[in-house]
Amino acid sequence: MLERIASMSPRAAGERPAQERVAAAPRRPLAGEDNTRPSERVLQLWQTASAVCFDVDCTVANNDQLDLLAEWMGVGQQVAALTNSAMDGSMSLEDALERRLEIINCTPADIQAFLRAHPAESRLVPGAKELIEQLQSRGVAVYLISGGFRELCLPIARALGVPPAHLFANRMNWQVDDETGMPTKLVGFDLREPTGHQGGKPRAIAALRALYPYETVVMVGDGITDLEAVQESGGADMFVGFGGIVERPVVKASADWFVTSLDALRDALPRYRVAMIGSGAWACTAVKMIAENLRSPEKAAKFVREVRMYVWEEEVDGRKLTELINETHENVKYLPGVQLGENVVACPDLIETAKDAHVLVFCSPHQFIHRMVKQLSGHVRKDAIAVSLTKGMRVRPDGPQLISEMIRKELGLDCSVLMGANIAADIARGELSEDVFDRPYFYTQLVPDVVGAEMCGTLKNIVALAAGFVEGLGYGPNTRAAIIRGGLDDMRRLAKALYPTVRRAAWGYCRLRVYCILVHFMRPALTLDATFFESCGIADLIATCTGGRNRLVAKAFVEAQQAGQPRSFEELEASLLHGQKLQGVLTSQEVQEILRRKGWELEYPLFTAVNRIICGHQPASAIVHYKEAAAAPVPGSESPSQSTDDLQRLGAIALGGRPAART
Ligand SMILES: NC(=O)C1=CN([C@@H]2O[C@H](COP(=O)(O)OP(=O)(O)OC[C@H]3O[C@@H](n4cnc5c(N)ncnc54)[C@H](O)[C@@H]3O)[C@@H](O)[C@H]2O)C=CC1
Ligand SMILES: O=C(CO)COP(=O)(O)O
Repeated sequence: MLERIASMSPRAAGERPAQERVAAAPRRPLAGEDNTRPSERVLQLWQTASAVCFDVDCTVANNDQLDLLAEWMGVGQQVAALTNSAMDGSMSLEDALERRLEIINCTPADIQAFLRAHPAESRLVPGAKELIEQLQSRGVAVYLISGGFRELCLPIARALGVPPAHLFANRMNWQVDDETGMPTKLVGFDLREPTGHQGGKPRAIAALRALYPYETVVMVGDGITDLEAVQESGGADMFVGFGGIVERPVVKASADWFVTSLDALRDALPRYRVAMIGSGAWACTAVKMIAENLRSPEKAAKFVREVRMYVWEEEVDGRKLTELINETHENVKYLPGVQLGENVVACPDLIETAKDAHVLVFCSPHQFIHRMVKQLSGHVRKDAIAVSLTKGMRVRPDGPQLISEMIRKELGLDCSVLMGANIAADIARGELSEDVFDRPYFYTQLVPDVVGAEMCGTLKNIVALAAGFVEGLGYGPNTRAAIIRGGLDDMRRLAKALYPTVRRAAWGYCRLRVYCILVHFMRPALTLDATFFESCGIADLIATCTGGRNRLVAKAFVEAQQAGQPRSFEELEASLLHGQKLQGVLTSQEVQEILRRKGWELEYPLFTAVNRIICGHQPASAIVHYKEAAAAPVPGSESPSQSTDDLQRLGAIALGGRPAART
């Protein structure tokens, strides 16, 4: 990019059609008006800037580097006078640069020695590095635009974490020794760079805007050439004058906002709010991790400390659950004995919880999500992002809908999912797990296959029921392993059959972070099978089949039958899970409906056999011969298919005895 701009003559650069401004500029301050406090409009532009351009000398570097070089060369006083003339506008930039270089008259070796003697880190303005880091971490593009020299600015850019391609500055011209081919003598500077001329900074910004669709560009600087950035068409939308090193009256009077500390700019950056939609065992575990993160000093500048959590209100020991959580910082019903953190605020109002949040984390049992999402429609920030931790799907007449798809469609939000081997209670106690939110006991890894990961999280709940049946029947590890393998095979094939886009995604599996499983729809760069070998695949399957609630309840279901005292899933859910929700039975019902409609029941024998058992058409012992069980005719039906009545009955069980109406 820099090369493209550098190769344009100043005139040509100026002639490029400037991108039409999208952001309306703030009203320029009137004479005598206090511009040291940002107006609402100024603050809004600052908080939504897509690119911020900083001057270098006396803005992010605590001196004028050419002056410092001149001092090093013993000609400081003469050069400083010329610098001030250029900054105040009493001498043209080109002339001032030309004359200063003539006086300095250094060699490449002088520059090397100067840079060694004045390391860039020691020349940064306090707060510059932190401000730039914060901007970059929010996705704001940061540029340095200097009327000084690239040779001197590059080390500053490096120290600030600004890539060389984001630095606009002048280049020195060197006379080259004919014998050695090495530069020897300074002979002026390259006039093709826009920054070497009056009006160069707005021209550089206009060139950037022609390349990138930046909506709002802010210029920050101490000098008159920085102020010019908002005075020419195609330049910046707003100018922040910086007087922390040198205060120039003209600049101070005309700036949209005048600051004497870069920390003031950092403090005014937006801080993101996180909200948790859900308050069960996993939701509370996740909110505990999020709250720990938001209390840490590194996150303080970027996030609001408080995390609101939507709680489905109910009474516990005669008290409202939200009141209990806000008093004790513990969810005594769903995650007893675990402190969530004083910055978690339980809220019984769904819309109130979500309305200001920039990050919405969905973690309710899947049967409640659609109603909640419908209720939230039109009440969430348009620029919010969503992360779904919910495992499950919804079945509509036209096919399945994953929770992430539902959130994307109904709320118009970008939605990632977080799936993995996460038994809530283990993680809440701080045990190691291959998953989320950056805690020392919780590792996450990015996988660019949202659908594959979400299908894993959904379908493994059915396999966990099979594992529970086998355990209840008293079979050992060999049989359990065989069932898990058969289940994995059904999971993998069904995910591919339902989502061909996932199947097409191939080649070049990329690990974006060493620890992550936070899955994002970035680009189809992952084979589906690779997803099944991640934590969201095989690891979650093993964790659920050995330590999960589905397995626990299914085991108890078989044991009760064998003891001659059969109990329904509904009874067992209530007595064993104390309000927590079993997801596998409803998921089996939903998946079976899809298989039945598509005529695929025999192709997914483990899923079908599990469904036959929970509907009472096959004994639990049939699970070890699941292929035969899937093929056996269903009593009262001509085909081996499940009847709709069965499915509705199961839905009623999974929804806690109410009719299986799906919202
Ligand atoms: N518990 C675990 O170890 C893990 C759970 N998950 C998934 O996370 C999701 C949420 O599970 P948990 O947090 O464990 O919940 P949970 O099963 O522990 O708790 C049930 C939750 O549903 C709420 N609720 C009850 N009736 C409701 C209604 N009518 N409307 C709205 N909410 C209602 C309860 O207040 C409670 O917060 C599920 O999809 C689950 O599969 C994922 C990983 C681990
Ligand atoms: O999803 C889970 C583990 O990752 C929890 O599974 P259960 O709902 O079977 O407990």
